[in-house]
Amino acid sequence: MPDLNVHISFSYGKRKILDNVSFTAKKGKLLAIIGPNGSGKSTLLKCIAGILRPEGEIKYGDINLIGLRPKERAKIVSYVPQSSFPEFAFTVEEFVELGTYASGGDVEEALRSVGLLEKKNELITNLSGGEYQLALIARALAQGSDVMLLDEPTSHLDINHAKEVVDLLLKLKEEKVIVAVLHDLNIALNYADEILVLKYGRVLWRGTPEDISEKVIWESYNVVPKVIRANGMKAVIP
Ligand SMILES: Nc1ncnc2c1ncn2[C@@H]1O[C@H](COP(=O)(O)OP(=O)(O)OP(=O)(O)O)[C@@H](O)[C@H]1O
Repeated sequence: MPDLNVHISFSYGKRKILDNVSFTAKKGKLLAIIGPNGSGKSTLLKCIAGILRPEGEIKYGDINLIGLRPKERAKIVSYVPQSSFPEFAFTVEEFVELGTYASGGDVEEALRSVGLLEKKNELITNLSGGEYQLALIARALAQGSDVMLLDEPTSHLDINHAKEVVDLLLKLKEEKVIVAVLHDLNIALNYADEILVLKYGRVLWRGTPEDISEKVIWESYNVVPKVIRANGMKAVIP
């Protein structure tokens, strides 16, 4: 499976939001994008997903995703947006089916992967915030794409469901290129293989969770965190 190579800049009007952001994401390595509010994380994912059109190149192997027709792009990239309240009263199954329009993926399998198969006939408007988050992930899975982008996939989930999503990402990274924006530093530092820190739309730092220092966290978030290490895990406490 090819790597995803991103080299882009993006402006809203005259305001530069992403400034020469470059990185490579690979199958087998869960890439977490972290950084303070407003640093450009969601904008970056939207550019890769094709919702926004950046300058530069987004290459999946030899294919430049910028300029690809939406349906062609959807065969390669799926996108789990930040969760908001659903606007239409689809059933869970109908909602996940929307993901199959480009490539006709497996809806049942997607529902099973996120533990929502038993709720397939419920209206998505009746799901809890966390269940809706899982339905968004299932919709992207049903797309059957090689690259999956997720914007804060654990933000509405309790610790049990967050762990399920993390386990799912760890499984999926073996068969897809996974890029996830994560607000939860504890999840990023303990489960990601690679970290990209954004600040003011630039890459402040990139490397492995083992190599990230308190200084980088301070430079990024302007806070001196307490970092506890125990049982091979790290906890970042504000
Ligand atoms: N539609 C828009 N028009 C103009 N500016 C925008 C628009 N959407 C986002 N921005 C600006 O772009 C910047 C980056 O926003 P973005 O949502 O990418 O940040 P983020 O790192 O994902 O933030 P958060 O962690 O709060 O979700 C912010 O300053 C934001 O105000």
